[in-house]
Amino acid sequence: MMSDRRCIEKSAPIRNENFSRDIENVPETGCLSIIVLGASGDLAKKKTFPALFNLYRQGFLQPNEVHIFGYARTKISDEDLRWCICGYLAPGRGASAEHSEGVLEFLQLIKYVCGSYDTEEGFRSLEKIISEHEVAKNSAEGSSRRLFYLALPPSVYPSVCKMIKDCCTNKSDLGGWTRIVVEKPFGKDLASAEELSSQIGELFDEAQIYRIDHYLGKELVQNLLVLRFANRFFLPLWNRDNIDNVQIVFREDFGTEGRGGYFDEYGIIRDIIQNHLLQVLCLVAMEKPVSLKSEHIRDEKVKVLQSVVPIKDEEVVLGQYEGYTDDSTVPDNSNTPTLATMILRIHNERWEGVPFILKAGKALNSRKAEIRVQFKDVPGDIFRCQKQGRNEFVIRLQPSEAIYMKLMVKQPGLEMSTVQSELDLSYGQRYQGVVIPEAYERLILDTIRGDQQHFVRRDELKAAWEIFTPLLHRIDNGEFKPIPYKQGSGGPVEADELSERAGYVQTHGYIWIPPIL
Ligand SMILES: NC(=O)C1=CN([C@@H]2O[C@H](COP(=O)(O)OP(=O)(O)OC[C@H]3O[C@@H](n4cnc5c(N)ncnc54)[C@H](OP(=O)(O)O)[C@@H]3O)[C@@H](O)[C@H]2O)C=CC1
Ligand SMILES: O=C1O[C@H](COP(=O)(O)O)[C@@H](O)[C@H](O)[C@H]1O
Repeated sequence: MMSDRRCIEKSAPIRNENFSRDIENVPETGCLSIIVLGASGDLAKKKTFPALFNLYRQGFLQPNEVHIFGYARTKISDEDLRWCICGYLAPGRGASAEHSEGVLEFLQLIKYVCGSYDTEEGFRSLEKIISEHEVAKNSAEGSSRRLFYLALPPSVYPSVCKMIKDCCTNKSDLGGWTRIVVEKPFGKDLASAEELSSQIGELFDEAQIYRIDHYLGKELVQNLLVLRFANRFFLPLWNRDNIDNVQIVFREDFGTEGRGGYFDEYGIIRDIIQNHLLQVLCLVAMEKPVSLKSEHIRDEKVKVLQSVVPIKDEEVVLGQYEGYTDDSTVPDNSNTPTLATMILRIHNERWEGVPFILKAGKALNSRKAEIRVQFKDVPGDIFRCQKQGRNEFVIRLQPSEAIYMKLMVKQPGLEMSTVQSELDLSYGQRYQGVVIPEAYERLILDTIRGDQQHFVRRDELKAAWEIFTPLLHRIDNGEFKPIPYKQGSGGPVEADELSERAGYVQTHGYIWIPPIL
């Protein structure tokens, strides 16, 4: 009988050096300052600081190298900030007896600087305190690393970047660097995104700018290239000859919850589809890159985006959940969609005629994000089993990460009848005890390592906005009205009808239930 030890050795992952990064001469050690701008805000406390804590806990941030600075206008002390963050430092994730000790040590690494986003005074104070930290760590001038994380509304990016450039940029001649992480939404349409890109581009090189899209840090999104290009059996099937349609779905079972003011300015297309779902689409549809170098991957993503044809009005359904405008920060007559289903079509040799159905909605009856690749019917079906459902390859991004394949099998027993079943790779079952890192954790580590593979390049962003801008302008001008739907429902039936018109065939009488341990 095979021992457990042998099983583990047999399935030990093979690390491909090329896979992890393609940067040269970047020091992995040395003084590191991480500056979270907008430290008083929602994202900073819920995502950025917890991700930093998890990196610290796992040894990716060394206490003898790193210092963390919070910066914002709110007048609070170091202790206030630490107190505010403390409750979000996830005790559940692989926590141990040392957890609370680790929390205290981590919090001691954080200092707060109060200042505005458009005057030099605050940034000069920030520079002073960062330099003091670097001197205390005996960091040679030109070798220190400074990471500025802009957890701020995009409206202040240009002034903040200017202040960083003028007051806080370090010398980099001994391998040091200054990097800027910017959050979405990066612009509101093509023109505003390009303006923002130009403003920041005048101050920093593209290699210093990390446009974060946290979906690119999700485990199963990162798995897409491996699945597609490291498995022989997908290679010949992944095209218009075999695939009927692809759905990329985001559903949330809660509404805008305290973020109504922000959301109403953007809507579901700018909040979810233009970035998260489109990035996923790129990874599903792109050609094999020359190598795993960031630029090679991003070159292929840009090609897909540039091959998307203009979206047709009749291939879009918008919805707004009832009660959305009850939020005092949302205007009563808001036209902002909280749900959208639309068909994207890619005009190239691989995908001509295959609809990519993008669906995103808030306040629905479930929370999930998944990619559903539906195959065409088997030609000359001798079992007459077509109506039981088509082959589908499903990648569930969340919750309960899983990859499963819906396929026909013989119903066990004496009769020769068919039934739909699945090949199921549920992560909770297959990788028991493995903690899947949070997307932000992984992406922040990439920024420290200088790996831009999972960040959005400027031309990629431009191509993404080119796809949606005409539609967004029509919605903004009130030319497109969202259909009301009930909170907790499946969304407007018109959205399902659109998917069906596009060719999606719903499987009846079968539902995949994630296995429980
Ligand atoms: N929250 C989330 O879950 C997510 C957020 N994002 C993006 O991350 C960024 C930050 O988000 P979030 O933390 O929610 O935003 P907040 O609204 O919480 O803003 C962050 C901080 O920025 C400062 N601020 C807020 N509004 C303004 C303004 N008009 N002018 C200048 N400063 C302002 C405030 O700090 P102070 O007043 O103390 O200076 C605030 O604490 C945004 O770009 C957002 O779109 C992306 C994905 C998810
Ligand atoms: O960027 C955003 O993402 C969240 C959903 O993120 P997830 O990782 O929980 O799927 C969404 O709620 C928010 O509106 C949006 O800004």
